[in-house]
Amino acid sequence: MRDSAWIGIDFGTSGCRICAIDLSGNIIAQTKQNLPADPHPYPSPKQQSYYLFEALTDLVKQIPEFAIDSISIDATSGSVMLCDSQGNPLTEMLMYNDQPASLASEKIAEKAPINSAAHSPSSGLAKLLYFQLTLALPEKYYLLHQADWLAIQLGATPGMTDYNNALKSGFDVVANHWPGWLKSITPMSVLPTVVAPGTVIGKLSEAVMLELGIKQSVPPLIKAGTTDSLAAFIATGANRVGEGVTSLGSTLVLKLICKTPVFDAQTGVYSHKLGNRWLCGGASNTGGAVLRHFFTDEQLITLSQKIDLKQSPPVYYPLLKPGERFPIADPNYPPQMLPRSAEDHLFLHGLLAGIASIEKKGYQYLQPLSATPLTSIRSVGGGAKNPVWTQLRQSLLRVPFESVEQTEAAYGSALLARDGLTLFQ
Ligand SMILES: Nc1ncnc2c1ncn2[C@@H]1O[C@H](COP(=O)(O)OP(=O)(O)O)[C@@H](O)[C@H]1O
Ligand SMILES: O=C(CO)[C@H](O)[C@H](O)COP(=O)(O)O
Repeated sequence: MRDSAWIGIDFGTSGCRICAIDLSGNIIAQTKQNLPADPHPYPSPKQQSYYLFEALTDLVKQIPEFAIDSISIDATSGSVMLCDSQGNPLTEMLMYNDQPASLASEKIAEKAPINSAAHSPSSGLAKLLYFQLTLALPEKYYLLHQADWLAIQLGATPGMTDYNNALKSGFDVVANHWPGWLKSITPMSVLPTVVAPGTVIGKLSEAVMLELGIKQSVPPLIKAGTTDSLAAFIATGANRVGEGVTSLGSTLVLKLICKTPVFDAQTGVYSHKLGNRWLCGGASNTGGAVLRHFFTDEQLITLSQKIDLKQSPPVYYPLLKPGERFPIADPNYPPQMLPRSAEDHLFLHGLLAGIASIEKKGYQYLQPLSATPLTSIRSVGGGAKNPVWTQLRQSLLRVPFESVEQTEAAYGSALLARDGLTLFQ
């Protein structure tokens, strides 16, 4: 009999990464498909499906001696689209940092409880209302989060999502239902059924198995996934109240394990649930995407080495366009990256210090709000590999930094495929 493998798929801003693990949690295969870099538009739903299949086919080829037990997908949070009753796309995917329409946010402001995670003009709910306000839609249509769309491509039952992806679409994760106030702004029939991450939501279809070259009699199960930053959180192994995880991916995302959920629309703070743990946090629009706009990954390494941490860096608020979500929630918040230093490494120093200051401010807001002192930080995402930045952040944040063995969201999703939320019970 073949050994079992569990597959985690991370569909992020910059690429689709996949990893397969064995029963002991060892990585037995991994692959990556880069997405076209900014300023290209983010791939359409159909193109995303193409990249997913390319990467998955490559991964499957690497593990012919294993039987795939289950697959779980994480994707960017707050990125949504609509599909028809057959699962065909009716819209493009609006991404997490799109702020489509003030009219939609005004409707939410009128009806939603003051601290709902759906208040942001970039929330999934704001995008749903925007589609409804601007498009002629058929009688039956459905809201999909990015992870839902990708799971359906593999054979998952349409009309299901996980409670992490549902949060920014208005799902009440504390009461565990779609709240009644939503009825006054959207037909409830367009909203998916919500399950816990790790719940079985389907199995790979025969056609998909054929296309991917998977040869086994029992089809792999598809398990509900989560958001990209939560998958990275799961990968780190953080599990105790007070432990924080900073995601330095395309965006800066903070999570702090706390005792009770907190929501604060003013500062863009919301809480996710994982089993019986609560994680308060927020997602900024700053992050690695700003660095990548100015520098290649190779330049980031060489320029970082030239930074003198004893020097005072220029003071910046790095954003690619106006609009911030956390720790200031302001759709018009301006970027501040001027004057640009004459030398690139000085400019980079200012950008790295600017992002680190936003991280510091973020944790400063999260701790009193959740009544939880931050005891340690684990860092994940592309920026976590930069030792100069780590040193800069350590001297600013002044809490112990825990080293992390696994920093990839795809690994967290593979754990979700294997264990569900048992780690958090
Ligand atoms: N040496 C580095 N220093 C700082 N940031 C880096 C470095 N290398 C890559 N990055 C940043 O990491 C980001 C990609 O991280 P990743 O976790 O793959 O993002 P995502 O999952 O959001 O696509 C890029 O935006 C890039 O700017
Ligand atoms: O910037 C983002 C890219 O996906 C998301 O908003 C980020 O993942 C944070 O969202 P969540 O806390 O719901 O995971």
